[in-house]
Amino acid sequence: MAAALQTLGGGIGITLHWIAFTPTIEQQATEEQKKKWLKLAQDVAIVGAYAQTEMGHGTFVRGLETTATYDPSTQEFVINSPTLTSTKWWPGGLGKTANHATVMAQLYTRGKCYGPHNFMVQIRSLENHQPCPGVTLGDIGPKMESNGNDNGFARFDHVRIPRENMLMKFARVEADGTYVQPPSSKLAYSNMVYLRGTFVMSAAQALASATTIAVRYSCVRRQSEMKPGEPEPQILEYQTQQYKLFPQLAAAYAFWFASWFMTQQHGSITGSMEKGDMSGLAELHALSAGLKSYTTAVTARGIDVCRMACGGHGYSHASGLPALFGGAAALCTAEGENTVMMLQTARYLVKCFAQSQAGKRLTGTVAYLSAVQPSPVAGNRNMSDLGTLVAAFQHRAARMVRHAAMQMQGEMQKGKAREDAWNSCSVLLIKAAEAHVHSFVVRNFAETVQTVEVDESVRAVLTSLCQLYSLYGITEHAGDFLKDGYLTGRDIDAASSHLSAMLARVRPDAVALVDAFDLHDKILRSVLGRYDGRVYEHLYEWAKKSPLNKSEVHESYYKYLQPFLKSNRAKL
Ligand SMILES: CCCCC/C=C\C/C=C\C/C=C\C/C=C\C/C=C/C(=O)SCCNC(=O)CCNC(=O)[C@H](O)C(C)(C)COP(=O)(O)OP(=O)(O)OC[C@H]1O[C@@H](n2cnc3c(N)ncnc32)[C@H](O)[C@@H]1OP(=O)(O)O
Ligand SMILES: Cc1cc2nc3c(=O)[nH]c(=O)nc-3n(C[C@H](O)[C@H](O)[C@H](O)COP(=O)(O)OP(=O)(O)OC[C@H]3O[C@@H](n4cnc5c(N)ncnc54)[C@H](O)[C@@H]3O)c2cc1C
Repeated sequence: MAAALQTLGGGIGITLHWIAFTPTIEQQATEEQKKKWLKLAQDVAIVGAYAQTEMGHGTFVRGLETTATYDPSTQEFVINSPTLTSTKWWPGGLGKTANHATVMAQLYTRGKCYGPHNFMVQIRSLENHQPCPGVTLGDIGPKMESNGNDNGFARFDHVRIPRENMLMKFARVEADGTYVQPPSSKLAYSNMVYLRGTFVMSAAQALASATTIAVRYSCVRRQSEMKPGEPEPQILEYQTQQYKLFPQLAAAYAFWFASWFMTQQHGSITGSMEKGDMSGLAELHALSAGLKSYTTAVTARGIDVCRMACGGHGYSHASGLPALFGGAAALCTAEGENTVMMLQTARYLVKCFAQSQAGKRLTGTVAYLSAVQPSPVAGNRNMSDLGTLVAAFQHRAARMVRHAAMQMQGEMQKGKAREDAWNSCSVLLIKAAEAHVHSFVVRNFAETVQTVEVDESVRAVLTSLCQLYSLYGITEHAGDFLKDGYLTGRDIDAASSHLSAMLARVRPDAVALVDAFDLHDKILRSVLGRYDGRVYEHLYEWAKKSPLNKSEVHESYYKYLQPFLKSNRAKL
């Protein structure tokens, strides 16, 4: 993934060719269509963009305005941008790099609209890279980060494409214009589910990068006096520095393991779907949407914690942390804005809760919802036992899902329409969904450290990291656990003191734990996080290369400062 994020140089980028365009062909094209386009894409004989989002719509896919109208007389689709807001806007590579795009458009045939479907459209000449007739292209301008990627815009003025350019693995339009229904209308969204799943690994890698940089730098940086007269300590000796960095380090491992589960689930469920069994699709969508939302949000916040923990040098681009933050911030919006994605997970949880209330035994990642007892059993819990910690997170999530669902039922009993009841409970629903995903991440972390094939000494360190991650979550969200008495104040105090012990326990292994991510300096692109630790010499070399240092006296002196100084001195 990191390699795919490397751009080919300023101003162009083929990230989306690899992570969105090519997978869309793999997942949505027929075997015939794959023969025509897949190898071209895999060999980069064509370069593609995934053109779905428009200036006026990103989240609400059913609201997209681009149209694909079937003309049976020529057996072609006519792709058109009817309004300014229908302009495709944001797709990576669309501005200057791609010569093809999968375009998501409202399909019309025989005067009826069948909703959003994907169409293969050539947008630039393969001879001279000029836009094809009827296609207007451009870059959307500078962004917060990743300005090496030409996120672009595209407008289509009645561009004609052959019928065979509709990606027809699931839905089809026959030559006479007959529409053939897919097994599920949401299969057109399958590429988004796949990409959200890969974002979990992107988040893990980003947080692994940030913690590698910050932990290594915190061993190089010495500052202040812990005891009068003693040498300045490594800043990683301060408990506050450990409290900032080690929960992020633990989260990086937790998300890395969660991405393993996500990849395995995606493979197995899509494998079943290939055989016509769609039963896993809803769980896959809910899990990928929730994990994407949760891991990218925690990662973006965590990278900024790492940046701040590195002081002024963390704020310099020499650290690599501002760029990482900008990239991770993009992951919170791209591929489904986080709030909307977490609401999709909440929608699934409410549905599962109702099924459980009706006596259905739940399975998969929501099985705990029917197994967890509503009545809290207060008492002195062993807050260092992973089973106890997992059970606490599951109880919290089950309680919050139940509370949100019952609130919604109450609103509807007062006469509110379901949609209004949903909206008036959506903050509760989001928090419940976040608690659900958090409990999944904790459970998966615990199960992984207990089963992964490693040396027992490594298992001991990973177990401490899992305890640290869980205890940090409990102390940060203590109110959720105290609310129904499931945990007592004494339990929370025990969790806090055990967390402090875990910080000290992880300290000796901190550098080994980040080295284990095996992120080469060329990937980290950070003077502070260099493997050899030679920060200061390279910081000086890095600064000297700043464009401002090309001349001793910058031209701006002669243009602005000199006359300004002169006129001020003349007034003295
Ligand atoms: C290594 C370090 C990396 C660090 C980062 C460094 C650099 C990166 C920097 C820059 C790069 C950043 C990003 C680049 C990567 C990717 C580029 C981004 C690409 C894109 O953004 S592509 C466009 C993405 N757009 C979206 O995701 C749109 C989101 N909206 C939707 O998916 C849908 O509109 C919706 C929100 C799900 C609603 O759909 P709708 O049809 O209205 O359905 P509902 O009415 O809400 O529900 C009906 C029903 O359907 C079920 N459902 C919905 N979606 C799915 C699905 N996908 N699969 C299965 N089922 C689905 C839903 O659950 C409901 O079911 P019910 O049973 O409850 O009825
Ligand atoms: C770096 C980057 C790369 C991208 N690459 C691509 C790409 O390659 N291809 C592509 O097609 N798109 C791409 N996108 C676009 C991306 O998919 C959209 O930005 C994203 O889907 C969000 O849609 P939007 O921007 O229209 O925001 P909106 O949907 O307008 O959301 C704005 C706000 O409204 C809130 N909101 C919207 N709907 C609801 C709701 N139902 N309930 C509660 N709150 C709601 C959201 O939570 C959000 O806070 C990219 C975006 C970025 C930032």
